[in-house]
Amino acid sequence: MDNLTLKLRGMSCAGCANNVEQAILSVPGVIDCNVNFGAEQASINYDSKLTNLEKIQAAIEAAGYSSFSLSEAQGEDDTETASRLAEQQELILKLKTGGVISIFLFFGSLPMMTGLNLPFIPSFLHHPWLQLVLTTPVEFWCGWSFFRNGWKSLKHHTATMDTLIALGTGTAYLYSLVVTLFPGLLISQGLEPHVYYEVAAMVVTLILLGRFLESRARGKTSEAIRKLMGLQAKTARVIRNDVEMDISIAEVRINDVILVRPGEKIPVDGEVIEGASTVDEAMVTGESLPRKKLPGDEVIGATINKTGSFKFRATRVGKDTFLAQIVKWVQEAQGSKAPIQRLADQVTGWFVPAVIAIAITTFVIWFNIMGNLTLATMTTVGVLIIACPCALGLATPTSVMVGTGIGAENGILIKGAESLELAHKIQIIVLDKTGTLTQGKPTVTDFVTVHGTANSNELVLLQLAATVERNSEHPLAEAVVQYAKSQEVSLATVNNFLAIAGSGVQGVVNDHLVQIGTQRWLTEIGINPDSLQQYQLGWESAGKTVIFIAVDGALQGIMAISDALKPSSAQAVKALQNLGLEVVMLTGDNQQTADAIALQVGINQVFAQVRPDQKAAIIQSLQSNVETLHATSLPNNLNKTNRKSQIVAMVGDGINDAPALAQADVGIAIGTGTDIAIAASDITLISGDLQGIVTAIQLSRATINNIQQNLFFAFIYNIIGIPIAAGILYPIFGWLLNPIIAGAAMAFSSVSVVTNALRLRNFQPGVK
Ligand SMILES: Nc1ncnc2c1ncn2[C@@H]1O[C@H](COP(=O)(O)OP(=O)(O)OP(=O)(O)O)[C@@H](O)[C@H]1O
Ligand SMILES: [Cu+]
Ligand SMILES: [Mg+2]
Repeated sequence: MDNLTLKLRGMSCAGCANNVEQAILSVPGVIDCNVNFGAEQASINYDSKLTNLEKIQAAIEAAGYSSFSLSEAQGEDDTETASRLAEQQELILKLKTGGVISIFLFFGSLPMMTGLNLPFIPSFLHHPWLQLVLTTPVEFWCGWSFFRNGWKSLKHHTATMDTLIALGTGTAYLYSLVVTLFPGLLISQGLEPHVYYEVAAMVVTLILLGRFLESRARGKTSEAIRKLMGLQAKTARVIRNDVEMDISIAEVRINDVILVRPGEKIPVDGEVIEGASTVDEAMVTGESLPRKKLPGDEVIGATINKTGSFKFRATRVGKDTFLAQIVKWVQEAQGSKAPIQRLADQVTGWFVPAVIAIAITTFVIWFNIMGNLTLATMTTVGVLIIACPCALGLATPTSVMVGTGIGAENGILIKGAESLELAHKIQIIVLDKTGTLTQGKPTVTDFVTVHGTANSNELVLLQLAATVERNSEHPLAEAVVQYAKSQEVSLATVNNFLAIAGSGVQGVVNDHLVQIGTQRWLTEIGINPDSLQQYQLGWESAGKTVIFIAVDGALQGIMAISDALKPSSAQAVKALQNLGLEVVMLTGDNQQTADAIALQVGINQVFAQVRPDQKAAIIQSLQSNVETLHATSLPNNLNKTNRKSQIVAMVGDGINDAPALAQADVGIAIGTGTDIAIAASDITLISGDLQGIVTAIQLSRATINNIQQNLFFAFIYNIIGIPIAAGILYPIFGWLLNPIIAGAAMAFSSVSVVTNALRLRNFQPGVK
């Protein structure tokens, strides 16, 4: 199955989005598709054996819309903005024309509308033939897109809001035309031959105005992407065949050698090969202190080189760079559909046909009861126009776009609207210890052997241990290797290396079998680990991880490794608890060590000695709240009874956390952790600062609030407007909704929704 994201053009409302979705789904081989009106994007799952990009694009084209692939859209950013600008320019011209003409028509019809005698208005202005001449260009030039799109969807047996506007204004125009040509028809019925050209012209103009304001405001919702892309360097100085040249970064190839001078932005991702410098990586790590870079170190595109100059070899370019990846994620997230939107989608699906039905009923009732063709026509036009569901289609996607964008600006990558929506419902948050609560840069603090300390035995054992650990990617292994280096111990070679996840590692060095790992594991394989207990217990209660080293089946030494807490951990745990969440720690480490760390950060529910394959199971049991399988924790651990399914978030960084991240309702990965954890997660905290979780939850709350306000704004216009337009108040108060007011309400409902969504940009992390 392949996945594809397309940018779309030509949609004017959520009804169009439905049409595009249907068109794509009708292509054989398309498995699943999701069209987002707010982001103007379609994400498609398809079987590449049965179909391809061209076929899908052709189907979209046939439905009357255009599309291009996302990478193309990114590359051709300039031409895209140019075409958008031209579109806007045309809209402005139409708006001005419609506006000026509408003013004349408005004054012309004022005496009739108000029933007053207004002598300052020249009488020729309400001459029907002049009004006809003025209205025709507005209706058919300014409003052409409504007819064109309405017709297109009619051909596909669907209806969109363009259909409603075309029908509404078309009816007003046609009615007036008939009256102009054959006034006798009405007079013979005892009715006055009034024309309603101003309704047609003003509604078209108002809706164009609404669209213009809406598109301008919508441009601001994707500001985050533009900011991110703006971080990128424009050019790179590459050295090809000993010649230095400045080229655009789009032309940089993998393995190009690139020179970076002090103060410059690093253009792409790569590895330093010559020179030394410090680099400000705040964008990636959130750490404001510049990092030292030496040959062999990795550098990341868009970070800023500070002091020295260096050469590096490009390893990732174009759409593979770290920054491009982030941009892609944010774009995809902005285009994804929040579950709350399904409601709006379902409503819009049957809305337009329902409105047409209501309009027809209105006409029939008025015509039959009152026998008044004029009244019947104008109420029908009012219903058609007020009922446009366009604001409904904008309510969710605009907030989601702003929300995910704000997240990205704060170093929180939210991969989909669904996680953004779920985050505010989190009840239990599970934190991994190593690398999540702690910095994940452990160091060896103590080391004893069964022969005591400070003797040659110690260095021999250290050599054996470090030799084995060099083959492990575990952070603890790294600590052992570093310690050996600091003691100037040289490493030997290892055979039959084996890592047992969650337990330890083993290998053969100089014909000795070396096994390093947890106390439990050594016990399991028949080695007594207890001879150094007097050291072990003290270290563990200080929160240090103790690892056991056995050679040829007998314990030879133990080592204490300490991993400092992140400075923000305790504060973040407290903030999460203040938000009403249950905070739980989950670790593969020993119980005593885990308890000591938990105490330091203020967590009182701990699952320790959890093997990697059990982490997901624990998340699952927390979700369904079955009494937890492993009673390895403190007394008050999760024994509240009768809790229903809980929304559980998991925060982790390691490969061993990936299944748990995937199992959790919301998986949150630490950006400085492993790629596998990031891939398995729904939210990534780029800098690894746990305060980001608090921000993410607050952002989720703010976004959901905003969406609810939007849905209210969108619904209220339609719910109140339709019955009034249908004339429900006429028998009581004599009130009718003038179709022009309906047009204005319609236009401003979308504007108010988008404006409200933009208010989210004022979101401040940490402020409740
Ligand atoms: N390469 C290794 N060298 C020594 N001990 C190891 C190694 N790998 C795992 N262990 C032992 O197994 C234990 C569990 O490891 P695991 O990777 O599951 O969790 P962790 O990294 O300690 O903690 P967390 O689950 O919080 O990330 C470690 O605490 C350590 O004692
Ligand atoms: Cu509309
Ligand atoms: Mg870990």
